[in-house]
Amino acid sequence: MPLIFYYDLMSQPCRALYIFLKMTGIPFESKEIALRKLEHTTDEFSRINPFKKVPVIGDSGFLLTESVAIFMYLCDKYEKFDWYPKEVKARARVNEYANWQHLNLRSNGAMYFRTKIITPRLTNKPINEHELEKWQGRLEDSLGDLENVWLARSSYLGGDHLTFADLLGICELMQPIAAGYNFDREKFPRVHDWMQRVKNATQPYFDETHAVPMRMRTAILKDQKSKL
Ligand SMILES: N[C@@H](CCC(=O)N[C@@H](CS)C(=O)NCC(=O)O)C(=O)O
Repeated sequence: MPLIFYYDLMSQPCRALYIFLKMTGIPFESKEIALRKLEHTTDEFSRINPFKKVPVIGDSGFLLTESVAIFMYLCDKYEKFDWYPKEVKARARVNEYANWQHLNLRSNGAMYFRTKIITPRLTNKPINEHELEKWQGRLEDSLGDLENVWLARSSYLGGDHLTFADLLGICELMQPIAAGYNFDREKFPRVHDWMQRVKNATQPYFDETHAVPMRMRTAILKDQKSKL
């Protein structure tokens, strides 16, 4: 029975897992759960994830939520130790980044996206520019940490080679970029170079996975230009 993967490609951790599944060739059955259509709020999906969130995997009836736990499970089960090293200290570096990012790059990038895209649509009110500025500042604090801590220490987020920490990181960073955030390569040169390395190493899946978010970015930038 193939692995079942419940996802929406507008979700950052879902994109990270999707790229990983494609890169590793682990066979899976796709179950798209459209967040915009509130498919995650149905009774049927609540039985799959009581928290009503994606991603989720189902492995012969074993349901697992939480992207980091899913990565760990799949890497162990399918012995993908290049993505999640077996050696304890190397593994601890990947765990360290995965734990750090929730309340830093993820929450700040996601709040930038929410303030700019989701809240105005839900409330039919204009973007709260003061809030947006606040989340942009916090996002840039997290980018500063990537630049001056994580990527100053090693060339990838979880060590000296690509691991699932990099997939989590780059997919989170693409969320504010999808919302029109202009990443400044002069200010964050290590982050820029790391992004290029991760993108190049994960093609064609990186671009395939980010097609919808990048179309969103193009539409937002066009709209911003027309209002100038
Ligand atoms: N900590 C969870 C977060 C999952 C999560 O927040 N998923 C979002 C999409 S990125 C979701 O399903 N949101 C729907 C909702 O909260 O209504 C993980 O890493 O898997």
